[in-house]
Amino acid sequence: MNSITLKSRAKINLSIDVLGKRQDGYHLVEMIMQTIDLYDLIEINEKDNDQITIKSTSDEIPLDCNNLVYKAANLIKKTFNINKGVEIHIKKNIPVAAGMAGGSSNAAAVLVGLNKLWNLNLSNQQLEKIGLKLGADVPFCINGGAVLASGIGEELTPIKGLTKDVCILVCKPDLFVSTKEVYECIDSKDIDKRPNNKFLIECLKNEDTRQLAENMFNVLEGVTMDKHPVIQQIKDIMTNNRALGAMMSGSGPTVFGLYENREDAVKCKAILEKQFKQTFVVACEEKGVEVNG
Ligand SMILES: C[C@](O)(CO)[C@H](O)COP(=O)(O)OP(=O)(O)OC[C@H]1O[C@@H](n2ccc(N)nc2=O)[C@H](O)[C@@H]1O
Ligand SMILES: Nc1ncnc2c1ncn2[C@@H]1O[C@H](COP(=O)(O)OP(=O)(O)OP(=O)(O)O)[C@@H](O)[C@H]1O
Repeated sequence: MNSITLKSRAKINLSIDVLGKRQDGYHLVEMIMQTIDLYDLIEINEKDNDQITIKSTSDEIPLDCNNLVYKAANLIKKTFNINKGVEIHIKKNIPVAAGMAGGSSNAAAVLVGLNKLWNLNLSNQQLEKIGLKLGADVPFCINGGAVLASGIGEELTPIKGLTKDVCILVCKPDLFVSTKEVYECIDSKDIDKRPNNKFLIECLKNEDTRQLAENMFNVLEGVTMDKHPVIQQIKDIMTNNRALGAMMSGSGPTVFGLYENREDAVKCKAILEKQFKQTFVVACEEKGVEVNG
């Protein structure tokens, strides 16, 4: 039987700016995204019937047609008239509803996986176009790496990312945040501070992690933090424990800190872990989705 296993990697946002709103409610953004080495494993097994079925190690995600991997497989089947079925197994490591594009990267992995499994010969550009129908973060997740994303997140310009030696401490508090609600709230908020993406891209180019960390900014952070002060507490713990800077990723609630020194990151992880189970020390990565093995 035909099968394929892929790594489906998470992302962090090193900046998010919101510039406007489209008629359909989606917001125009300008943000720096970076793939990190925290991944789910997506195993796709072809079946002899026409069904899509999902299994997962996580009890936090739907296993029916609401799962983004179901939507991704169904979209490929419908678009290319394929009468085959698949069973998809999701080994979850990425915190769910975290602001780290866990679901989006799983969907991206299914698009890449089925493209190979069913010999569709679609280019990455074609996969990104299909991916956009599933969510704004999906096109980025296909290639990953480091990009400046504009439009609603689908216009991707590759940039130099973080260096491999930067340690990224990721901490997800145990609370639920709705991306839709966060974007809705930003409409009624005066944005009085914005990231300087040009400057941040220069910092990345010059490998000046200190300047980058001190100038990272996410306009969505204030919205989520107003409702969940624990985000500020985690940021404080990181910066009081030698992080060069700390910020919320995406619409939250995950907070990450950048460290020059791995020992410092590991020490801070030990402090945070007492309160927040989902805490990881990771590095950046160049590939979003990758065939495993
Ligand atoms: C916050 C980020 O994670 C930053 O990378 C993304 O912008 C969110 O991307 P995503 O979760 O893939 O977003 P989608 O699943 O497409 O949309 C979820 C909801 O977020 C809102 N949304 C999302 C992206 C965007 N540019 N503007 C929006 O207003 C929409 O109301 C939408 O109903
Ligand atoms: N394969 C999947 N993995 C994770 N969540 C999924 C998946 N399919 C559907 N979902 C649902 O999508 C919602 C958002 O989860 P996800 O982990 O993608 O959020 P996120 O990290 O905030 O994404 P983003 O950063 O793109 O906004 C959850 O409520 C979850 O139940």
